[in-house]
This record gives sequence, C-alpha cells and structure tokens, in this order.
Amino acid sequence: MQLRGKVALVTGAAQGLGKGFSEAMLNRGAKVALVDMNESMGRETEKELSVKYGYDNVVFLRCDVTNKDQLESVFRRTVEEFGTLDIVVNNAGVSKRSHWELILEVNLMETGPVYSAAKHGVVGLSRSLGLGPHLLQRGVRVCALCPTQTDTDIHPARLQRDPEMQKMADEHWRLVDSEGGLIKISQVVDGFLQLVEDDSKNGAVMRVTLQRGVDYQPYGRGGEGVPYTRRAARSKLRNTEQVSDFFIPAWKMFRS
Ligand SMILES: NC(=O)C1=CN([C@@H]2O[C@H](COP(=O)(O)OP(=O)(O)OC[C@H]3O[C@@H](n4cnc5c(N)ncnc54)[C@H](O)[C@@H]3O)[C@@H](O)[C@H]2O)C=CC1
Ligand SMILES: CCCCCC(=O)CC\C=C/C=C/C=C/[C@@H](O)[C@@H](O)CCCC(=O)O
Repeated sequence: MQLRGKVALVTGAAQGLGKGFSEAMLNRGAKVALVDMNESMGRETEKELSVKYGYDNVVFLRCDVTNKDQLESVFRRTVEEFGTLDIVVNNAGVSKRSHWELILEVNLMETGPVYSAAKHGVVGLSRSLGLGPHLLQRGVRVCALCPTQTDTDIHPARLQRDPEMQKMADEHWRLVDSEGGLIKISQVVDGFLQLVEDDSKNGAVMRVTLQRGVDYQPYGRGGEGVPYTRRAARSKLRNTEQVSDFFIPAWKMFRS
C-alpha cells in the first residue's frame, strides 16, 4: 500500500511508538489522526507534527480507548476531518504511573504476566481477524507488530519513590540489560512501514528484536500470514478449514 494520500488513525499517538508511527506515515504523505487520552502531550505532538507536515494533515483527538463511546466518536471524527479512513494503528498501551501503581497496589508480582497475557490476546485477535474470511473479503488486512523492549517512556524508570518500586525497576532494567538493552523507536518504525506497505502481509505477526532485527513469528503454517487477493478471499469462503490456526480446531469440532 502506498501511504501517500492515505488516512490513518493511531491510538496512543501522543508519544513513544505511536508518535513514531504517525510521523513515519506523515513523512510518506499520509494524513494522521493522533488519538490519545493525554490531552496536553497530544496537543504538543499535534503542533510539532503540523508545523513539519502541514496543518491540514494532522489532527489530535482526545480519547480514552477503553471508553467505547469516545472510541466510536474518534473514528467518526477522523472520517469527518479527512473524508475516509484507510489505516488503524491499535497502539495505545498502559504506561507509567497510573496503571503501574494500580497493578502494583493489587499485586506486585502479577504485573509481568498480566501484561504478557493481554498482549498475547492482541496477537491472537489480530491473527484471527486477519486470517478470517470476513475482513479479507472486504480487502482489510490485520497484522500484529511485537517489538522487543523499546526506548520509550513506558519503562518504569521513574518509579523510584518507594523501595518496592525501586526493587521492581531494578529487576526490570536487569532484564533489559540481559537482552542487550533497548531497541530504538526508529528500528520499530522501519518494521511498521514494511508491514503497512507490503500488501502481501495479512494475519502476520512481526517481531522486531535486537538479535534478529525484523522477522516473523512462525506458526504451524502461514507464519507470514496469507497474502490478500480477491481470489484468496473467495477461496477462503469456500474452504473455511483454511481460516486460521486458532479457528480450525473449533470448526472441526463443530462439524464432527
Ligand atoms: N516500549 C516498549 O518496550 C514496548 C511497547 N509495546 C507496546 O507498544 C505500545 C506503545 O508503547 P510505548 O510507545 O512504549 O508507550 P508510551 O507510554 O511511550 O506511550 C503510550 C501512549 O498511549 C497512551 N495511552 C495509554 N492508555 C491509553 C488509553 N486508554 N487511551 C488512549 N491513549 C492511551 C498514553 O497516553 C501514551 O501517549 C503499547 O501498547 C505497548 O504495550 C510493545 C512492546 C515493547
Ligand atoms: C515487568 C513487566 C514489564 C511490562 C511492561 C514493559 O516492560 C514494557 C515493555 C513491553 C514489552 C516488552 C517486551 C519484551 C520482550 C523481550 O523479552 C523479547 O522480545 C526478547 C526476545 C528475544 C528473542 O526472541 O530474540
């Protein structure tokens, strides 16, 4: 997909990876709706990117993605603002204090596993949507991008106000060091652009790591997903057994 003239909606776009993805698409001639719950940082980013890429090409829309009404509204407003919507980047993720403190209050030890379980859910959902027949038939691709530890504010560097938090932050940084440090946002953005621009990638799960750079998570088959073509979409509708690795067992059970 050529990005020039396309319209994208990016959640969590005020900073970090979301801002990086937004800027990369603007740089290639797309228009971007920056969606974020952090109004002050969102406005700052809107101003910065508007000055660089044109006021007509960038808009900030405040939204907490956990609020269904707000989320529906930003989709509507993006189309009102730019006339259409081609790309959605579901990037918003919990960051820093509010969520960390909430989770820590509940149970310090649960933080890692809960985060990891939630992210596995996103991968499963993306593959299921991408490889299923319904979106494919409409020409919609869905992919997941899994970067390793990246240099953004999500890391608990500043949680050093009490000893427990300090301990957790130390453990976190030990893990990061053992993996060779943080990867740069620009390296993840390079992977992101490949995923968006290459129409043959659908249901794919891209990894970006220090060790291997950009590669794809292999699955039983179709690790890089299934190329989108109208023919593939039609054949998928005829042969539902090909739908996805996740869907197949349930489908077989249902038929027997
Ligand atoms: N930085 C890293 O090492 C990695 C990050 N990720 C994921 O990438 C995504 C982006 O992370 P970073 O850029 O590192 O984080 P970040 O903390 O730098 O930025 C996250 C942005 O999302 C926004 N946000 C959070 N909750 C929101 C909500 N409910 N509604 C709207 N906006 C919300 C925040 O205001 C912030 O602007 C997250 O989903 C994260 O889990 C994945 C792998 C590695
Ligand atoms: C203690 C819980 C921390 C949870 C929040 C974060 O740290 C934010 C960072 C988000 C995701 C980090 C993912 C890291 C993955 C690496 O462990 C993994 O990519 C290493 C893979 C190495 C390889 O396969 O070559």
